[in-house]
Amino acid sequence: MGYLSKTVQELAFRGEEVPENYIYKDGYSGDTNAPVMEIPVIDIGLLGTSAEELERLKSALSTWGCFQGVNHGMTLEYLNQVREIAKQFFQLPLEEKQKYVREENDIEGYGNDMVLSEQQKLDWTDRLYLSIYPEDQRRLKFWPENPEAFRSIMYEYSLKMQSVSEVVLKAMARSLGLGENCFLEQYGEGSKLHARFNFYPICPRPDLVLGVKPHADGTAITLLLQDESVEGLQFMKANQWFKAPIIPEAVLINVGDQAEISSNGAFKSPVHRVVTNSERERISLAVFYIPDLDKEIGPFEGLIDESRPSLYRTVKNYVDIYFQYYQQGRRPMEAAKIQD
Ligand SMILES: O=C(O)CCC(=O)C(=O)O
Ligand SMILES: [Fe+2]
Repeated sequence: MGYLSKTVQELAFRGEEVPENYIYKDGYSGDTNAPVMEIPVIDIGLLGTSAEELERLKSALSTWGCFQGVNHGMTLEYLNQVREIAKQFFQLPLEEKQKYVREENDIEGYGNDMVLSEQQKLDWTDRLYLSIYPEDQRRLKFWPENPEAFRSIMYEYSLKMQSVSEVVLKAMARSLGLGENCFLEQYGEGSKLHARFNFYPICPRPDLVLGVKPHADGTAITLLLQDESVEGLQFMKANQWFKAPIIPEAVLINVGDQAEISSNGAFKSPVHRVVTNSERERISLAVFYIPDLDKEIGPFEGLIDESRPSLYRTVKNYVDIYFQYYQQGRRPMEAAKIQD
């Protein structure tokens, strides 16, 4: 059998006390009453033609580091099907889900939070992690065959996510006054999409336990399908936490560390976290756009001059750097930032 310590779903189901390694002893200054963020809603279909929409995109990504994308070519009905297969998968009996279990030292598959160090606090979440694009990167042994529609819906979703990513990365480039392909070219044809289904069971101690600890994504960008009715995601701005509102037909898109680096800090990779809930479970689906590991990622030349020097070193295989720093409880971005 693969590597699996007890899933959070089992812990929650048995109603046992929350194990020590999930608990933030001094509380986490958890604030489920955080104010709601005024996160911009961007019409993705307009980004190619409307200078105004492009300006709003730039403003969103340089302040919050994220936006709610609508008019992305997927209907609400379709997005709800994606939510439904995720829900159905996590509802399966444990023995069935274990067919797709993550193995030690592998990131793909089904399992709970990966333990990287002894002092680490664990996230109150179970996950299914899959490489979804390009096609030849898929390891189908981790792809559920139950529910029956899972694979076909995720094949389609991965193509949609790839095309939305390209549209958004092109618009991001144009909003900075650069050629539209500069992000895509820097990230390379070997760029990949990984999907992470996050399942957050009901938690008896939302005051002491987090669904996902504060982090910024190591991606170029992340495309998140939120639960259609249960909140939980929060973003930090000016040292304060804000709740992300739910728009069921939107995909929430945020900047990751690598796009912050390429943009020489024009776009912000926001710190975010997920709080737990004592009444309702929550499911989300994050799709990570990951640049080719062999490509050098650094600030675009067009964004560097005497008045605005390069703020970041060039990095390569950032995912590795990310885990090394994360393990030490450090913000991975420190590796790239040039201190003055
Ligand atoms: O569940 C969410 O809303 C966000 C999850 C997240 O931040 C991640 O998977 O990186
Ligand atoms: Fe994240």
